[in-house]
Amino acid sequence: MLELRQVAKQFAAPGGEIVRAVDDVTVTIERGEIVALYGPSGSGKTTVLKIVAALLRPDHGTVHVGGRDVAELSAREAARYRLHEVGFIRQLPDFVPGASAIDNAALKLFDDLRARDARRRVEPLLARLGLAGRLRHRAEQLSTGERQRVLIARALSTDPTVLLADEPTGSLDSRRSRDVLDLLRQLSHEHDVATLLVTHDPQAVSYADRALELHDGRLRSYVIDAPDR
Ligand SMILES: Nc1ncnc2c1ncn2[C@@H]1O[C@H](COP(=O)(O)OP(=O)(O)OP(=O)(O)O)[C@@H](O)[C@H]1O
Repeated sequence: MLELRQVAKQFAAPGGEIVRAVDDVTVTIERGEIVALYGPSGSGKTTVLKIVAALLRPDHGTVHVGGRDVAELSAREAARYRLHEVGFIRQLPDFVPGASAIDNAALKLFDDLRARDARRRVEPLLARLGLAGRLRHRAEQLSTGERQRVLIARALSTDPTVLLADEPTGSLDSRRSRDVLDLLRQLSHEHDVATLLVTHDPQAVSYADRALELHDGRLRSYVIDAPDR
């Protein structure tokens, strides 16, 4: 379970002005649940993800994952937490160029497992994502949608508690977006992971169990019934 309580983060803008990027955000996401976080550019969505990933420390509030407050972790503990308990699907530059699809998917496992075992672990996930025939392909030999699916496999490879997805369909056309969102939804439920899906895209919102709208760092509304896909 992921629980944010009264989380706040502000930044000093270059002109000296204070930006309240995240302001008093409280939300609970159960395991197996997908929550979409949507809102205009600059509303604080990415800042929330970075706080959950312990890449940023909030100025105020708590972020409980599996019973401990990740806002209190040391830098070393935060790195372990990100490796083992967080799956973070970011934009496509996260792909290691020149490395195969299977090695890109297994990247987080190479620290703890032998390469062969790491690859064996992610192979079924890649197959589940429709990539069984693409394991040895390098980035430049894969389509954009295929690369995005490899990043989903990497994010789930450690069986994380929390899955964070930052605009996972940002560079895909609408048919490929639907394919990726469908798989993300199925796998989030199968892996029993608490998923936070950040998006501008109304189609992506419709794949969530619940949607939250962020405006100027504040949660504005809860949309309980996501619109039809
Ligand atoms: N390191 C920083 N220093 C100063 N201001 C920042 C910093 N990071 C974010 N901000 C500001 O905080 C606000 C929220 O930024 P954030 O990236 O969380 O928005 P977002 O909703 O993810 O936007 P987008 O949809 O465009 O990615 C913005 O006004 C941004 O300019």
